[in-house]
Amino acid sequence: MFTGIIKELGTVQKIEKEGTNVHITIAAEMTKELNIDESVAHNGVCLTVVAIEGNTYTVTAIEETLLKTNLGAWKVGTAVNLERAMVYNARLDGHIIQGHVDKTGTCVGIKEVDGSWYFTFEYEETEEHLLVDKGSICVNGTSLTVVDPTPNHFSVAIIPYTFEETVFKHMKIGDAVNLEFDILGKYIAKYAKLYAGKV
Ligand SMILES: Cc1cc2nc3c(=O)[nH]c(=O)nc-3n(C[C@H](O)[C@H](O)[C@H](O)CO)c2cc1C
Ligand SMILES: Nc1c(NC[C@H](O)[C@H](O)[C@H](O)CO)[nH]c(=O)[nH]c1=O
Repeated sequence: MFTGIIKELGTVQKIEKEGTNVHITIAAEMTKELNIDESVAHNGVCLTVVAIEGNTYTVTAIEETLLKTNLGAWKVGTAVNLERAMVYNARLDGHIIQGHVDKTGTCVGIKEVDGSWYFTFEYEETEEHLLVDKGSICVNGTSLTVVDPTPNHFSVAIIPYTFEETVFKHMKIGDAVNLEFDILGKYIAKYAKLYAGKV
């Protein structure tokens, strides 16, 4: 479980293919606190730490993860949003995030307004019921507030702190982003589908 409050930007150091798996080595300050077996969200993708060496650690992505996320676009030098798993008695500054990315969206607009930024994303219309105005959305692992959702677009307002501390500062139009929709919305949607007209 995560909260979407990014603690550090890691840097991809090495990418090695082995069959359909990809081993990714990340350089990050937080390495010194990590343990093998720990879950770390990488742009919102939960991956298990399998090796640690100096200031780098390695994770392995399986095929399903590569197909559902933007990991396939990472190169040596790519910056990645990092968050360690949440501690249960800490403040929940963001929202509940599982680290299971639902699908990718595409950045289709970036607008600077009075020192903050509005980023607009295109996403699949089939997920429209999971986005509500002022609700929560996880974009590349970052907990954000939904602005102006339409059937296949939504925006987020990025304050200067979030811009500097996350991969939003590197984002370009056309980039794929990892989206995790709010788990609360998923349960309500399923309940509504199963019990519509029955209760
Ligand atoms: C606790 C946890 C650990 C995970 N570890 C891995 C992993 O080591 N490698 C992987 O490819 N996917 C892993 N996943 C699944 C991965 O996050 C998921 O495939 C993508 O987010 C796409 O939905 C993990 C998921 C969770 C919740
Ligand atoms: N909800 C919004 C935030 N939240 C804070 C960020 O998640 C946080 O700054 C980041 O994870 C780095 O630690 N920030 C925004 O700019 N806009 C939001 O709607």
